Amino acid sequence: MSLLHQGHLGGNRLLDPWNHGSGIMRAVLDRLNWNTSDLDITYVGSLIAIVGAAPAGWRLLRSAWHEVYSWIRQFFLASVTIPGGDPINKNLVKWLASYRPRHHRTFTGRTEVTRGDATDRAASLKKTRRAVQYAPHWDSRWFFYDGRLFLATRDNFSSSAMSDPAYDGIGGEELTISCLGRSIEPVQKLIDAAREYADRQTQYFVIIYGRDRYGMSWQPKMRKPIRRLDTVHFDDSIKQGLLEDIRKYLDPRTQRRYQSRSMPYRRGFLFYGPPGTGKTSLSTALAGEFGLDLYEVKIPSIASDADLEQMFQEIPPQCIVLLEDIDAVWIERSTRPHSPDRRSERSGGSERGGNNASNVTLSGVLNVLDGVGSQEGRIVIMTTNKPESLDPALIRPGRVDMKVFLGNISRKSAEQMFVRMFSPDEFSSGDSSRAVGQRDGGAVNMDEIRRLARDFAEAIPEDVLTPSQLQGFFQLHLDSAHDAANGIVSWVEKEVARQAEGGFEFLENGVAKRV
Ligand SMILES: Nc1ncnc2c1ncn2[C@@H]1O[C@H](COP(=O)(O)OP(=O)(O)OP(=O)(O)O)[C@@H](O)[C@H]1O
Repeated sequence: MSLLHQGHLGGNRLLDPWNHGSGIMRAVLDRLNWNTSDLDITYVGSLIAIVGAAPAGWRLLRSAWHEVYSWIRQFFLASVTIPGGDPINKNLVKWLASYRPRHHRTFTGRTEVTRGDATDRAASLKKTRRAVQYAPHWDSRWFFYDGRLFLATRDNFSSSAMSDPAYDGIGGEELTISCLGRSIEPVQKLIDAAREYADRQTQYFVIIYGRDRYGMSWQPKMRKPIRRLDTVHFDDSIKQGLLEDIRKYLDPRTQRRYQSRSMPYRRGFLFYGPPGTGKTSLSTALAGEFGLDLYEVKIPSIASDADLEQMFQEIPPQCIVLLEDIDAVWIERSTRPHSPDRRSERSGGSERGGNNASNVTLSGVLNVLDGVGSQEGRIVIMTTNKPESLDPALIRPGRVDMKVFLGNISRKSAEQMFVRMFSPDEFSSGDSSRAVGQRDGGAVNMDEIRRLARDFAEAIPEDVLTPSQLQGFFQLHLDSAHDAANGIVSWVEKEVARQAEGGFEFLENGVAKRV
């Protein structure tokens, strides 16, 4: 009978509710040692119904929470929203990442654009391959700061951030910081803390701002380690005078004096001299020395006076503005747009050649230097290789308060440069009285370095070679101070002869040719 019964069951497996897709459940329950024959089918049905309804319930709960949250936000939270592209956005995201770091399980991954990761072996093997950068990903975060509860939420990723070539993967989404209470003061304090944190992070760097690729806005273009002023070699007394002048200008008492006497509070400098003598390097070193950001304006690449004016209006007051190649401005005093044939007639412009031609006029530059758009408190540095072609109006006192000539290298500067090149790296460990040269048998005493530097300087003709030429020579001999001192005489002979011949040297089938 029992066999019959079993056979009966076997023949009606389709009628058995356990067979309707429930084999797996049965197996699971069997494993859990549940007696499946004790289970009530209605109980299982309710269980399935509950599980099926769970997502809908979850959605309901979520929308209820959103409703409640928007009420809380409206009545109990004070908040500040920061757009994705704003620099404070990045400051806050970095600060949040460093403030009580937590274990994250979700990250965004993107190809590193800022610096290579030395730990990525594959990337270091193939030099052009960039490492992947992983940043914690979050949409909302509760945290305590200064005894208060805050909520940070991120939303609406700004597509412009992604298309920005300088975007480093941090920030970019609209960020809202909220705090319990009716005042935004705690949020403002938190934002200040994030900015201070960002300032501390960048204190060893000069931030160089440039126009974005569409010329629409200023963007941090580069973060350069601060270059010490003693690494830019030129006349020491001029250097000291320049430093003193800027120090005095930035003193708050000077600002008050200027204002009380109704004088425009700004300072202008002209750095002039042959290419490769340190005009740009000096400007960045000064920005580092005085903790100022540097805004780079390349005159030849600006389309019109209106663009120049717009750029100046967006530059903050306390900074250095570097107007490079100022000789490229159109000397004719006109603000009208130029037609192509008129441009070719421009005085001085033809002499400068078409490549360096700019649509920016002299009056356009004068307007931004001291017109309505000029900001109080700026330092404007103009650089040129051709001071003789500058209009006197551009460099009159008030627009240019100090002219600094950066010329070819003197013997004294060459000696200083030699000592700097072979002195021990101050960040490397070891005996600082000994300079390391890999091919000098390990280390060279500083007294020896100074002696070699004096011999080296003897071989340098006074004011003939540029500092950048000499830097090129050092790059070939960084491994050995002795090699550098021994090789300088023949190198100088070749350089001077090459300079006398002029033109441009190139290699064809391994043979040097000149055009
Ligand atoms: N006076 C100097 N002291 C130390 N290094 C210098 C000096 N002048 C130039 N150099 C080196 O030469 C290179 C070019 O310098 P830089 O761009 O500052 O020259 P520049 O005068 O601005 O040239 P250009 O007129 O072509 O723009 C840099 O790497 C810099 O380190």
